[in-house]
Amino acid sequence: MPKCDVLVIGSGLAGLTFSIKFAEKFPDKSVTVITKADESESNTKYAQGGIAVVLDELSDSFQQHIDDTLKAGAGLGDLNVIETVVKEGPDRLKEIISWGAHFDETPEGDLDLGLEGGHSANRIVHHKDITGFEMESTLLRKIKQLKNLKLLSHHFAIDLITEHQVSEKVKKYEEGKKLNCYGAYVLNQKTDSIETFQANYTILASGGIGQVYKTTTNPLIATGDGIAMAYRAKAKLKDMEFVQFHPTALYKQGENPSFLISEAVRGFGAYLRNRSGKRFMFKYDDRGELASRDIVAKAIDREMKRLGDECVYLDCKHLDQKKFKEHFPNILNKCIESGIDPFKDLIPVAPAAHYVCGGIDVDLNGRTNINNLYACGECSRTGLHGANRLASNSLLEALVFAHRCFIDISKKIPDTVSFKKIPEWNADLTVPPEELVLITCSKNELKTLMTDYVGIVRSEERLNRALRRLKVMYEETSALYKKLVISTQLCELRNMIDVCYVIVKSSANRSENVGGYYNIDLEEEELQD
Ligand SMILES: Cc1cc2nc3c(=O)[nH]c(=O)nc-3n(C[C@H](O)[C@H](O)[C@H](O)COP(=O)(O)OP(=O)(O)OC[C@H]3O[C@@H](n4cnc5c(N)ncnc54)[C@H](O)[C@@H]3O)c2cc1C
Ligand SMILES: N[C@@H](CC(=O)O)C(=O)O
Repeated sequence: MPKCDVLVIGSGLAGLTFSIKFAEKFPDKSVTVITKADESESNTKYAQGGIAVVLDELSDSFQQHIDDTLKAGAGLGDLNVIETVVKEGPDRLKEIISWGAHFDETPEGDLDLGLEGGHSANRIVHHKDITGFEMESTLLRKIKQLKNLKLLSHHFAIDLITEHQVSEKVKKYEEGKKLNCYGAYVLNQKTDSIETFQANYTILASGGIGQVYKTTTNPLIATGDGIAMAYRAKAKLKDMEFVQFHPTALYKQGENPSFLISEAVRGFGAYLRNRSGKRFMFKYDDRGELASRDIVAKAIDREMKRLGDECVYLDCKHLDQKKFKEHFPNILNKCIESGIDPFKDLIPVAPAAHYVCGGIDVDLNGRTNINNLYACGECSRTGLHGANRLASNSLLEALVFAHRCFIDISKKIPDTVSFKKIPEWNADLTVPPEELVLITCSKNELKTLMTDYVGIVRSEERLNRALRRLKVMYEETSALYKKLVISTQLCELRNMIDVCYVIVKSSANRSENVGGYYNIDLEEEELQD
C-alpha cells in the first residue's frame, strides 16, 4: 500500500507548483503526484493567451485589475479573495520565472504585456501563444531535480478515502462531525490494478470539466473527476452553474477538443463578423470585441441562432502580418493546416465550453470542509471568478492558491505520521465489461444533452428535461459501476454524470438572471442589422 506525506492529484500548473514548493522545503518528506494520462497532459499545457498580472504601475494598478475581475464576474466574486490574488500575483510570477519560465519581452527588455477581453489595461504576460506549454514544461523540468517527489503517470484517482471507507460508524460523521481524508483509491492503468494511496494530506488539483460538453477547448482528461470525487465524499461545491464558454474556438466539425483562437487575437485587433460580413459586437456592448467573455459568447450564440448559422467569423486580414506571425505562430500553423489563410480568409469560430468558475469550495488557504483535503486550480472554487472568469486569471489563481495551500500545510505538517488501517479496494463479484459501447454511447449522449439543454443560455424547461434524463443515466451507470470491473471509461462516465447533475441542479437553484450564461436581455429590435 503506497504511503506518502502528501498525495497530489493532478500534474497541471496547480498540482506541480504546490508539489515543487513542498518537496523543496521538506526534503525529508515525500510527495506523490498522480496523473491520469501522460505527465504533461492538462488544461495548463494548452493555455494560450497568458497570465494576468499587474506589473506596470504607470499604466495599470492593482485596483483596476480588482475592478475588472469583479465586473467580469457580475459582482459575485469575493472581494477579499480577488484582492489577495491580484496583489500576490507579481511575486508568484517572479517565482516561476526564477524556475526557468520565459515570457516575451519588449525590445527594451521589459515583459511584453498583451490585452484581452474585460481588461482595462495591457497586463497579460505571455510566451507567444503557448504560454501554458512553457509553464508546464518548466515545472516538469524542475521536478526532475527533486528526489522526494514522485510523479506517477497513468494513475487514475477513483475515489477519496474518508471515514466512509475507514469506519463503520459513518452515521456519526454524517451527523455533523468533520470528515477526514486519508488519501485515494487509484487505478494503476499500467497494471489495471486498484491501489490504496495513503497520505497525511491530499491535494485535489485535477482541473476542469469541459469534456462534459460536445464542443470544448479542454483536452480529453477534463472530465471533472476531482470535483465528482469531492462531491461523493461530501465536500462542499459552489457556483457550479457558472461554466464559461470561450467565444472563439475554431469551428471544425467533429474536432475534439476544439482548437482555441486566443482572446489575445481580439486583443491584437481582430474583428468579429457575421455571415453578411457585419461587425455585430457593438450592438451588444460598447467595448465591442473586447467585452468580457460571457458577453461576447452570448452575443455570438445569439447571432448564430438569429441567422441559423453554425459559426461566425474572426477577421484578421487588416492586422500587421509580421507581428501576428511573431505573436501567434501556433494559431497561424493550425489555421494554415486547416486550409485557412488568416491574412486572406475569415476564420470560422464558435463558442466552446472552456472553464468551470465554480468547483470545490475552499477558503483562502485552499482548505475544503474535509480535514486534510485541499483543492487548488480549476477544480476549486475560491471566490475569485464570481459568475464569469476574467481572461487569464486562471493561471494566476492556480499559482497563488498552490502557494497558499503550501504555506498552510507547511505550518501543520507533523514530524511523524501514524497511518490508519485502510481497507483495500473490494472488487469481489465484478465482471469484465462485455460491451464497452454502453459506456461510450452514454458519454456521447451526456455531452449532447449538456450542449443542447445546459449550454450558453438556459431555460427552466430545458434544465428540467436534462435533470430527468440525468436521473435515468445515473441509475444505469450506478448499476454498471456495481457490476463491472473498474475502468477509466466507466469512472469518467460516473464522474461526468455527477458533475452534470450538480451543474443542472445549481443552475435551477439560481433563480435570478446574473452574469454567467443566462438569458440575453436585449430587445429584439436592436438586433436587426
Ligand atoms: C485551450 C485553453 C486555453 C487556455 N488559456 C488560458 C490562458 O491563456 N490564461 C489562463 O489564465 N487560463 C487559460 N486557460 C485555463 C487554464 O489553462 C486552466 O484553468 C489551468 O491551467 C488549470 O490548471 P490546473 O492545474 O488546475 O488543472 P490542469 O492543468 O487541467 O491539470 C489537471 C491535472 O489533473 C489530472 N487529473 C484529472 N483527473 C484525474 C484523476 N482522476 N486522476 C489523476 N489525475 C487526474 C490531469 O491529467 C491533469 O494532469 C486555458 C484553458 C484551455 C483549455
Ligand atoms: N486567455 C484565455 C485563453 C485565450 O483566449 O487565450 C483564458 O484565460 O482562458
